[in-house]
Amino acid sequence: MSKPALLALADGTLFHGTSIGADGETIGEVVFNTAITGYQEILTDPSYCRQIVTLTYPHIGNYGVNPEDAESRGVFAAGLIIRDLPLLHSNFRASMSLGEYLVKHNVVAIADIDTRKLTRILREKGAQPGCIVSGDNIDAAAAVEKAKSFGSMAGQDLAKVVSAAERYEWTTAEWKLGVGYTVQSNPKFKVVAYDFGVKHNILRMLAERGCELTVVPAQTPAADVLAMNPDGVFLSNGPGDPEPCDYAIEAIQVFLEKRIPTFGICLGHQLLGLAAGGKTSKMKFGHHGANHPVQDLDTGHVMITSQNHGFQVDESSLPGNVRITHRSLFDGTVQGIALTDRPAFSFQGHPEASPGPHDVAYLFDRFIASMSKA
Ligand SMILES: NC(=O)CC[C@H](N)C(=O)O
Repeated sequence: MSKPALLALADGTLFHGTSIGADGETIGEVVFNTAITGYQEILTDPSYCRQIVTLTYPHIGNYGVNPEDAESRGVFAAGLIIRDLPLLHSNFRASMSLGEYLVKHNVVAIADIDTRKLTRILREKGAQPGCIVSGDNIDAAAAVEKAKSFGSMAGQDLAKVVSAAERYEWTTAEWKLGVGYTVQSNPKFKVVAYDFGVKHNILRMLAERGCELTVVPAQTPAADVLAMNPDGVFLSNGPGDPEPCDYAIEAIQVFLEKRIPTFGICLGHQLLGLAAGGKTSKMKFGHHGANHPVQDLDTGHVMITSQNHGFQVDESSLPGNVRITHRSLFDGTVQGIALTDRPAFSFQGHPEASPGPHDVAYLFDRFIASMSKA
C-alpha cells in the first residue's frame, strides 16, 4: 500500500504525492537537476547536504542502485522529489531498487507530483526552502511553516559538517570500487586533498593519474599540510556557502604564497577565488545538471559539463592576477579561473562527472602537468 506524501514550499505552494522513501519529514533548499541518469551519484554527492533535489527527467529509478556508484559514504541529499518511480527496475549491476535504498538510508522522498510545475516555480522565483512530509496525518500548514524555518543557504558553512573527521589515505581497497579504473602501482605525486565533501570519482581520477592521496579534514591548518611536503594540493567540492569557510581560505592563501600547485573543483574553485581576493555570491537557482555547455576560453572549445552549484565567483571582484579560463554558455558566469603568477587554477563544474559527460577530464591532466613543472 503506498503512503501519501506532501511537498510544501516556503511560498505556500503544496504538491500532494506518494511517499517512495522513509516515513517522516525533511527540510532543505529545493533545487532542480536536469540530469537524466545518475540519481545514485546525485543522492550521495555531499555537496547536496541540506538540499532537496527534484529531478526534471520524469522516470527515475529504472536501473535501481548498486554498490559501486555511491560518490561518498552515504546519502547526503536532504530529500528526493520525482515524477515517476517505475514498478520494476532492471540492470545487471543493481543490488536493490531506488525505493529500498531511500528507506535503507532514511531519506524522505516524494513521487507522483508535477515536477515541471515545480521546476517552473524554482526558475521563476529562485531556489527556495521546502519541506517533504510522508506517512499518515500530514499537516500542510505546519509543513509550510517548517519550510520557512529553513532560512537560506547563504551564510551556512557546511564543508566542515560533511568533511571526514580524520585524515586518511586513499587506498587500493577504495579504488577497486571504481568500475574500470586502473591502479597505479608507482605513484608519482604526493597530493593532499582537502575533503570539504569530496566525491570519490575525483580521488579515483587523481589516483589513476599517479597521485598518492592523503585526504585531510576541512579544517586542517596549512602548516600540517606543508609538514607532509606535498607536490600539490587539491581543494574538493562541498556543500553550503564558501564565504564563511575562513579556515580554508586562510590555508589556501598559504599554499598560494608558497607556490604549491593547487587545483580546486566547485566549492574548491569558489574558495580559491576568495583566497585570491575575489568575492562569491548566491545565484538565483544555480546550475545542476549534466548538459551544461561551457567554453574553454584558451582553445575556444565548447564542452558539455556536469554541474552542481548554487554560488558563483563574481567576475568583477577578481583582482588583476586572476584570469578567467572558462565561461558558462548558458548565462555567461565564470566557470574557471587561473592565477597568472601562481600554479593554481580551478573549475566551477565537475570534471569528474559522476554523473555526466567526461569532456573536462583534461583538467586533471593539467594539474598533473603543473606538479611536473614545479
Ligand atoms: N558542488 C559543489 O561543490 C557546490 C559548491 C557550493 N556549495 C555551491 O552550491 O555553489
